[in-house]
Amino acid sequence: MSTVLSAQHLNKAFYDPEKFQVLTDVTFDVQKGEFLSIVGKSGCGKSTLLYLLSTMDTDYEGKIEMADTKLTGRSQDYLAHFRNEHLGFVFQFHFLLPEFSALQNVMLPGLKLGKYPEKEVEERAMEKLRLIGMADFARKPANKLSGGQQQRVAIARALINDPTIIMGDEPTGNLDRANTENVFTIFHDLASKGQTIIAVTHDPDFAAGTNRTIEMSDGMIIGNHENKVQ
Ligand SMILES: Nc1ncnc2c1ncn2[C@@H]1O[C@H](COP(=O)(O)OP(=O)(O)OP(=O)(O)O)[C@@H](O)[C@H]1O
Repeated sequence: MSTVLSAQHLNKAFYDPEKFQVLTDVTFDVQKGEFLSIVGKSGCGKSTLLYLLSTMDTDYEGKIEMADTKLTGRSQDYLAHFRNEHLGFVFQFHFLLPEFSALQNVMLPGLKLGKYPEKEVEERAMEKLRLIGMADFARKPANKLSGGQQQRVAIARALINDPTIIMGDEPTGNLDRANTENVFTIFHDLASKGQTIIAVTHDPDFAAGTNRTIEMSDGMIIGNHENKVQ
């Protein structure tokens, strides 16, 4: 096993205007190929933590390392490039460009990274759509797809640059049970092939199916346990 993410003593406060401590001494590692869930009551700091790990918020104390790279204290340009290369995001709402086809949406972060020529990005995008069972819908505009199909396209988009880690904030929060199970199965299969996934979720069934669950309360980790049933 190799560690792909290390969060060390993360502390984060908001000033609103009084100081409000939202994360306190959060420390944990994530191994390659782990499917990790983060759970806890509303307002306990899950999204704030994920936002720090996503490198979008640099205003915190502590240290974050991912993919053998120290990320704390880096410039915004450095972090933007790191995100494109190493991280894929799946949110509760998919944020696809509605008029663009599924294929075009999946291609966008690949074109932005600029590592491969357009033709190759297209081939890679088709491969990702095939992987999540959406190849037949590649040419359809995103706004003509169902909610569940759109979320699968969002997962293919997150995969386009072969990210070190996929981060999901309530990735099934807007889906019915059948589509939730479908997205869960895609994540589970990806993790079994070595993809690392971190997902914040309110869904206890979803969390119970992941490899490991971190439980938070009042900005602190109060539980960190392996899940037996896979
Ligand atoms: N920009 C901000 N300014 C001030 N307080 C904030 C800000 N963002 C979040 N908070 C506060 O920080 C706390 C943690 O919020 P966060 O969104 O991380 O919780 P969460 O566990 O993800 O909640 P939920 O499950 O409802 O999404 C909350 O009390 C919230 O009100």
